[in-house]
Amino acid sequence: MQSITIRRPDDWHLHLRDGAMLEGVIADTSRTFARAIIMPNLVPPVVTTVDATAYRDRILKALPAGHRFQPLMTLYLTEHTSADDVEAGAESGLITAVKLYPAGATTNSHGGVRDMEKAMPVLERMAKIGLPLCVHGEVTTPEVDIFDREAVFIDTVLDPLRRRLPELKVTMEHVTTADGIEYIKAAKANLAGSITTHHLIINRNAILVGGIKPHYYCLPVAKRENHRLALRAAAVSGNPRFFLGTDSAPHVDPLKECACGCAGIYTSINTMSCLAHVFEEEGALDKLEAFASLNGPAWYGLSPNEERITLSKQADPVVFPAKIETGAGPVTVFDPMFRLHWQAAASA
Ligand SMILES: NC(=O)N[C@@H](CC(=O)O)C(=O)O
Ligand SMILES: [Zn+2]
Ligand SMILES: [Zn+2]
Repeated sequence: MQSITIRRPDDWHLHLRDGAMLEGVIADTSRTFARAIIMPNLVPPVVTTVDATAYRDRILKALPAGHRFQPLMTLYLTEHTSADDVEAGAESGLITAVKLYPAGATTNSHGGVRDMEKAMPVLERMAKIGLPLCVHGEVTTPEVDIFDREAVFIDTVLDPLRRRLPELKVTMEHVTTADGIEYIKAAKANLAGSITTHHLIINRNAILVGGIKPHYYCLPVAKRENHRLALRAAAVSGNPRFFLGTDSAPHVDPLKECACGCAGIYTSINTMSCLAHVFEEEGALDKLEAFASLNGPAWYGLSPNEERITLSKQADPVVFPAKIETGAGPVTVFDPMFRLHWQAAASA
């Protein structure tokens, strides 16, 4: 039987939500991952260090007995965020990053930033203290085609910001385009990118061919095949600037399967099986540890995990549930549309 052992992975972009949904999904992450950067787009969002402390406590309370998992908290950047509060959160070790959502770009982002000028004092402070900015990199200008929103964001928002504040450390999250990959590779310093599991597997056909498939709809929306191939090449390259951020984003099925369905794909439960499949397909199983367990901590200035997990290839398919049941309702699990044979387990 083929198997590989790697350091326990981390998830550098995760939505855990709150309440019954949090309770229903957290074990799917904490079973496998040691740490995750927790997205702050709750309703209302996690804006202050007081909010983040309370949210971290709720996450730790929801953790199943015996699971070891460290939530790495973020603050949701608004035009009214206090630089002093951000700095205090960073100093105390509570805050790992601040998250920029352009207003209206994605789920629960209406309180995000409209005018970057208003965010400059906080961004300047972050540059000074070395706190990373995590970015949902899409413009929201109605004239810009939804498939071009990431590329236009790079040219009109991200690049001007990085020229103005070259010391600011920026994580371009859930990169979905060849343009994003090239931009990250070309940067001299202070720029890295996370890549989701699903964007390595689906292109936009998954959403639109043969009927509309809401469970493949997420933001940034999956692009053409050439972009998926560019993401794959980056993920398996070993380049330390690219690492895993699943962007696992649970929504209950009724909110996905309706006339205006929510964006988000739930992959926490089968991510490592999917990734092992992808890396094997690319002949790059030896690069999986860099992508899932080494590059992320290095970027965020943390040590890699000491524990190990083993991924073993089973003769029979490894079956995941089509849906998980949570107290908030059922959540459909990402279907990669191929059989999975890799199983993840903690190493003795
Ligand atoms: N990725 C998504 O499609 N949805 C995320 C928000 C986000 O990460 O943009 C969510 O919170 O549901
Ligand atoms: Zn996002
Ligand atoms: Zn997300």
